[in-house]
Amino acid sequence: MAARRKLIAGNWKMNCLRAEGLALVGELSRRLESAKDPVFDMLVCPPATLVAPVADALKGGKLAVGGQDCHAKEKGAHTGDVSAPMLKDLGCTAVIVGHSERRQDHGETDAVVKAKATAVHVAHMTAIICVGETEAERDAGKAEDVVAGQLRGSIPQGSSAANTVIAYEPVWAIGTGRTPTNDDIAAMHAMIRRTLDGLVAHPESVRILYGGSVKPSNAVEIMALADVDGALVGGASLKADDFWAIAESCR
Ligand SMILES: O=C(CO)COP(=O)(O)O
Repeated sequence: MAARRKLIAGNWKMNCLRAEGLALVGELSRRLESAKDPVFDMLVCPPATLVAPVADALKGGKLAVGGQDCHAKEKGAHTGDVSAPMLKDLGCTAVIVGHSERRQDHGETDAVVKAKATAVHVAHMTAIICVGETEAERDAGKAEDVVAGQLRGSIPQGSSAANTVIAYEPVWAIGTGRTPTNDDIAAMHAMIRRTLDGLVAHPESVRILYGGSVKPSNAVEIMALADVDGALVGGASLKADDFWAIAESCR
């Protein structure tokens, strides 16, 4: 099996003013720079307002910066939106697309997510494409079908490990303190990898992250599961100690 380096990504969502965000990345980057041969890559995705100061503070270092969303178009009359080239211009190397909060709050369909992922690829960044079922869909036994459908609808042509990461985030596990069983996470990640066959080049080398209530107390067991190649962390990514502890759970 291809060796996949773990990725620990923090999605700050709509949190942090400048001082708080800069203090957080200052602490994380200090730890990352002094870590001896870390076995993980680390990425923070601040709100759009903080991408520039955070990217400036981290320039030339190991801690990477990403966006939480972008518009599918390169530029134009789209008040309030931010384009992929704009994020690239600030120093981003990745952009989260299709997060369930975007799908829910902004009605983003698979087609919209695919267009955004394409824009991220065109701007020479990595698209972190999010998928995940709702609680009702899981209860109805449709979780795998829903996620497979989202993958088929959201992954653009030309995707590979070089420009694409998949994040499996069950909607009902986000911010709730609840997580699927380890068996359920492993089964879903295996299904995702099978489904990637035909959608991406070399599916065995694409990283598949788990997201949804990842914390220091559950990270060791989740990160050890087959086909789990890292985490997309919300709440716990806002505390340097917790986010670092999650990263250190990678083996
Ligand atoms: O949505 C998430 C990351 O994108 C997960 O959020 P929590 O870690 O707060 O559950």
